[in-house]
This record gives sequence, structure tokens and C-alpha cells, in this order.
Amino acid sequence: MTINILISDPLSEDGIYPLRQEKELDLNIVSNTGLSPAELKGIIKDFDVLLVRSQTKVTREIIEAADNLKLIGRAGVGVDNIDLEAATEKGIIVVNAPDGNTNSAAEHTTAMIMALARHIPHAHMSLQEGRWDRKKFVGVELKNKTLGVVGFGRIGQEVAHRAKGNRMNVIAYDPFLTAEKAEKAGVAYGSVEDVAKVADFITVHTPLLDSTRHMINEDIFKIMKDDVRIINCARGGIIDEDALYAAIESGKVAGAALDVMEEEPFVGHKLLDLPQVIATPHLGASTIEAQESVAVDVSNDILSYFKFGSVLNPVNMPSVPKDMVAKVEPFFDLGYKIGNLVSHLTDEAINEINIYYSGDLANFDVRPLTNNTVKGILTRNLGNHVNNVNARYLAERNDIKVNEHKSTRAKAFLNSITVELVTDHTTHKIKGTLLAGLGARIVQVNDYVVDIVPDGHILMIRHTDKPGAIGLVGTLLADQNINIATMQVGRTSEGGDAIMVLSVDYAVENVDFLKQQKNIFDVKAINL
Ligand SMILES: NC(=O)c1ccc[n+]([C@@H]2O[C@H](COP(=O)([O-])OP(=O)(O)OC[C@H]3O[C@@H](n4cnc5c(N)ncnc54)[C@H](O)[C@@H]3O)[C@@H](O)[C@H]2O)c1
Ligand SMILES: O=C(O)CC[C@@H](O)C(=O)O
Repeated sequence: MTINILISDPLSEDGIYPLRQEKELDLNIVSNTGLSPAELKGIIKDFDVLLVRSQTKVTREIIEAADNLKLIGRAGVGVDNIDLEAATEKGIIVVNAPDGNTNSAAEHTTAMIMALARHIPHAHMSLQEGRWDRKKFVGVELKNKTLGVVGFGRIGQEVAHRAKGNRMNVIAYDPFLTAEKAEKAGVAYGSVEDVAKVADFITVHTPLLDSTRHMINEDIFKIMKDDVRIINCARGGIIDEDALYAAIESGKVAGAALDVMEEEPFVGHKLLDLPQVIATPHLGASTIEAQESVAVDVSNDILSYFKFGSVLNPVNMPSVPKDMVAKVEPFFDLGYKIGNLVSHLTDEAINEINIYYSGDLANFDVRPLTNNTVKGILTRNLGNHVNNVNARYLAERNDIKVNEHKSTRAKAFLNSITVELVTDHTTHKIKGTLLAGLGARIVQVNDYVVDIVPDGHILMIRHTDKPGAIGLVGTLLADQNINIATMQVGRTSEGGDAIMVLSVDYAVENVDFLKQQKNIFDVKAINL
């Protein structure tokens, strides 16, 4: 099968080398940059993979038209140009390259802090314009000044590290910053207000989220020190641009260095008219090294996805280390099949899915396995558009709670997975295991102990344990020319409820001839 990859933003050619030299997969790589949204929407259905930087806006409209898209790769950190909810709903995995441009973005921020402190861009322009103006461009030192870092993640920490090299004091705010982590990094910490009150320079390094939009606003500017300098090399929108403009005009803010703004490109923005502002056109990650590194990272994740079904940097799936995924991968098929089988035991709406992992399995991160098991359950009613990316999301959207339970005690088996479905009136469960050398087995269906190979075409017949019941089913199937390959019978007590599980050679389309029998109260035909 050919995998069609569309690259819609300029990417480092060296960075996509892993894709270009791939031999095992048949890749068709199309580079088409500068497409309008309408043009992208028109062609996206032909692609399995979309590879972008920050220019392409991957909106819900584009995603809805992307009928074959399996993966969106973002060569960079911020995924605010991708509608993640729409991608998840459609089962499209989004991967990014979170580490590849950290150093470049931190270096750019440091350069902006220095350029701002010493008026380097304006001094250079003035020279170019033929002036030798030394009085106008008197700057400030960084030494002994306080840098406020809002967002102490990868880039924020690197910027703090460099600021300390410039003998600055650093105070940081991040909801995940603990006293221990701050002490280790050699920085003070406090709330965003604490940072605002004491910092001479404030740099923001958060993602743009609902909670961070305009977090640096009029109220925060008011409590800042006079002559504070503001830097944004993260995302436009974290700082309220109107409030920044007013704070500069009022003389509260001495200067601002901006790599990003709410609307990009931001040529002609009113902030650029202020002499206190210096700006770059979103260049934080624009180095040869960073561009190569992020493109290599997403290229490798594309290959890993199509070869092994796992990725290193998922944005809309649990991020589970590769060695951990490898430990639970042998159980994927079993989980899916148990899920699919148990879904046929009830026609009622499911309220809750309980998945019990026992034995060795309990020691591992089983989230990818849970996704696959939930996929097996939901596929019965939701069909093929359920996949590992959207299974949990679709369960949630249908008000189904998914609970994982783990126990290292496995009783008779080294490992087992039990899937239980809870509806308003019933609870159904199926247990399965992987037997060394023998493969997958279903070992329990509700209270019946069984031994079934979960494969092919299966008939699950619930009946009353009466003499002749088994013979009758055999005869009825023979009348329909349906050959039985294997048969298992389980019962709770003599003469009580019983179950027959048969594997047959062909899919049975209509089971009414079995359902009409007096002692048979349920029949399900399942194709695994
Ligand atoms: N200008 C560029 O070219 C460029 C390059 C790379 C990254 N970026 C941007 O820089 C930003 C940071 O990237 P990163 O790799 O450091 O990300 P990161 O995920 O490592 O760090 C972000 C940090 O922000 C923190 N945070 C979240 N909400 C917060 C809040 N309300 N207040 C304070 N902190 C909050 C998080 O806890 C996290 O520690 C992102 O927006 C990214 O898109 C820009
Ligand atoms: O693609 C770029 O150059 C910008 C990347 C940067 O904004 C990021 O979030 O990684």
C-alpha cells in the first residue's frame, strides 16, 4: 500500500531524509507549500499523512474533509494551529517534536533580552541611516536584574539557565513548579503576581491555552515594576496586545521584544510603530539545527507509526515509552477480541467498562492496551471509524466510563484480561489469557468456564441445559450446511443456564433458525 504524505509548510530537506531513504514502506512524498485553506481542503482526502510547521492551519473543516488521513505531524512544539479535538474525533493521531527546537527558542529569547536591553536593532538601523547617535541608545545591564519566567517548561528552564549565566536573578511561575524543582534550578518561585511585582524583565514560555490567553493583561501590567521589559517568544495571545500597547504608551513598560503575535504574519501591527518595541517574524525555531532536528523527529514518528503502530511523541494519545508498549503489544489482539466478544453479550446501552489486568500485565502501563480493548467493544456499534486514538474519546462522548483495574495476583494464569460491561440491568464479562506456545484463549464467559480460541466465525448460544440440546444445534447447523470446527459447552449447574460456543467455517448471516428453538434464549454470530 502506498502511503501518501503531504508536506504543506517548508521543512528541512535534511530533516525529512529518514522518509526519503525509506525502503520498507512505499512512501509518496508530495511537497506543496503555500496552499490556501480551500486548496488544502480540496486535496487532503488523497493523503494519509499531513506534515506541517506553524503556518498551515489544520482546522476542523480541513480535518473533516481528510477521509484518509491517519497522522498529522507537527515539526515543532506548539499544536495550536491544529484542531486537536477534531483530529481525535476522527481518529487521527497528532505527533509533534517537543524537544528539537528548545535550544534554538531559548537562544533566540536570550538574544531578544539582550537586544532589548541594549537597543541593538534600533542602533543598527540608525547607523544604516547615516547617524552616529551614542546618547540615544544607552541601555541597561542584565547583571543583578531579576528575570521573571512565566511557564517553566523546557524553554523556560533553558532561558533561566542562560540568564543565570548573565548573573541575573530568576523568579519563575508554573503550575507544576515545586519548591524542590525551583531549588534544584536555582530560581525563586511564586505566583504570576509575585513574578510581576519583582521582575525587571518578564519572559513568557507557556503554550497558548484558554487558561493562558491574555494572562499578561492590564491588571498584571498595573502591578509590575516601572520600566519593566517584556519578552514573548512563545505564542501570540499570552500577552494582551492592547494592554501592552497602553502600558508602553503610559511609560510603565520600557520595552518589549516580540517574536510572536496573535495574528501572524504581523506586518503593519500597531506595536511595531512604537520605538520601544523590537520584533522578529516568528524566528524562535528558525535555525538549521532546530529545523533539521524537528523534521527528523516527526519523520521517525511517521515511520514508527506505519511500521510498528506506535509513536514517540503523540499529542492526542497517552505517551507511553516504546519499551513499555512492546511489553503489552502481544496482548493487543487478545484485548480487542475480548472487547468485541463481550460487546455481543448485551444489546443494552453500556454505562461502564471495567478492564481487569491480572498477573504480569499489572506491572505495565496498559493504557494503549485499554484503548485497543475499548476499540474492540465500540466497534460492534460504531463500526470501523473507531481506532486507538479516538476509542476512549468516543466512549466518553457516549457517557461510558472506562476503568482500569490491576492486580498482580493472577490465580490460574500468568496473566489475564477480564472485560466487564455494566448496563442498567446486567453485567457481562469475558476473561482471556495468552498461553505460552498456544496463543490466545477465552477462559471464562460470564460464570461459565470455557476454553475457546478467539478466532474466525463464532456462534455463542445461551440455552437451558437439557439432554439433546447439543445434538439439536448440531443438526440444525448441518441442515443449513454449516460445518462446526470446534465446540465448547459450559454450564452453571445441571439443568440450569448453559452456553455453547462454536467456531464454524463460514460467517452465519441469519441465526433466527436457532433462536426459534424452545430451549435456546440467545444466539450471537460474531466474526473476529
Ligand atoms: N517562537 C518560536 O518559534 C517557538 C519555538 C518553540 C516553542 N515555542 C513555544 O514556546 C512555548 C513553550 O514551549 P516549551 O517547549 O517550553 O513547552 P513546555 O510544554 O515544555 O512548557 C510549557 C510550560 O508552560 C506551563 N504552563 C501551562 N499553563 C501555564 C500557566 N497558566 N501559567 C504558567 N505556566 C503554565 C506548563 O506547565 C509547562 O511547564 C510554547 O508555546 C511553544 O509553542 C515557540
Ligand atoms: O515552525 C516554526 O518555525 C515555529 C515553531 C514554534 O513556534 C513551535 O511551537 O515549535
